[in-house]
Amino acid sequence: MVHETEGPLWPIELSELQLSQFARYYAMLVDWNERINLTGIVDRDEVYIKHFYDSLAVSNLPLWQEMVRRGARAIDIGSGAGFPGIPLAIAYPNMSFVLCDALQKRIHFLQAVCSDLGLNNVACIHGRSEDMGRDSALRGAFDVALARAVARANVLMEYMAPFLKSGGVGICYKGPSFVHEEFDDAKRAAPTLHCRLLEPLTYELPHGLGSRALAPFIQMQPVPKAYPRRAGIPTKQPL
Ligand SMILES: C[S@@+](CC[C@H](N)C(=O)[O-])C[C@H]1O[C@@H](n2cnc3c(N)ncnc32)[C@H](O)[C@@H]1O
Repeated sequence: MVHETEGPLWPIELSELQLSQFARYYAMLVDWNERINLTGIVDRDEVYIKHFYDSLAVSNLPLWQEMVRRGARAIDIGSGAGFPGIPLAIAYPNMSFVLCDALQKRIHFLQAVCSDLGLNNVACIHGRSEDMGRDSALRGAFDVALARAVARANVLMEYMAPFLKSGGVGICYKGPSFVHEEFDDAKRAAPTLHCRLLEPLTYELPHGLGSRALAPFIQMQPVPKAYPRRAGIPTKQPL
């Protein structure tokens, strides 16, 4: 049976190969979820919309389309079960992705998914973003930094900004309360990290499954050496 979510609901056009990669990813997610905690959502249509569709929602941002044209290098911080990194790596095979997470078992899952789906444009790294953001091989090495459901925006920006090149783009995936509850905090953190916040984009998930927001920022120049602060400090003392 062809589910509606395989057809008209995708934010971008996908090939048969890409649709089969999403189907396999769903099967692995549900299977591994019985042994390790990956997601609270297992219903097929809900996973397709709340995880897959939502991960691909950046496709509507002109900034993202420019990154796709350039074959940009992206990092997904706190990727967990692979959102948004895996759906984007499936949809945009000309871009390359680093997925990072503080939990080793989630990195094992992500490596198994990449191997099974034949995603050779993805590397999965175990670690905390505050430590990785000080690694000279990763600092200032990315055109795009992404993060979904990891921390409040002012904390996230401290995680994300150190990975970006000057002119690079950070995109925080947020809930509908972002504009009222987090935007002012993000605005306060931005100058310290040399970021410029752009207008957030709010959007609706299909089938009335909720509203979401994307909060983009531009990295105007390299982040000062003092950031990111030691692991745990950004959450305890947010900028
Ligand atoms: C709520 S889950 C969200 C996962 C995924 N991004 C999503 O949208 O479903 C948050 C993930 O971020 C990871 N995480 C939290 N803080 C982190 C940090 N400082 N560095 C790396 N990973 C972190 C956690 O281990 C967890 O897997």
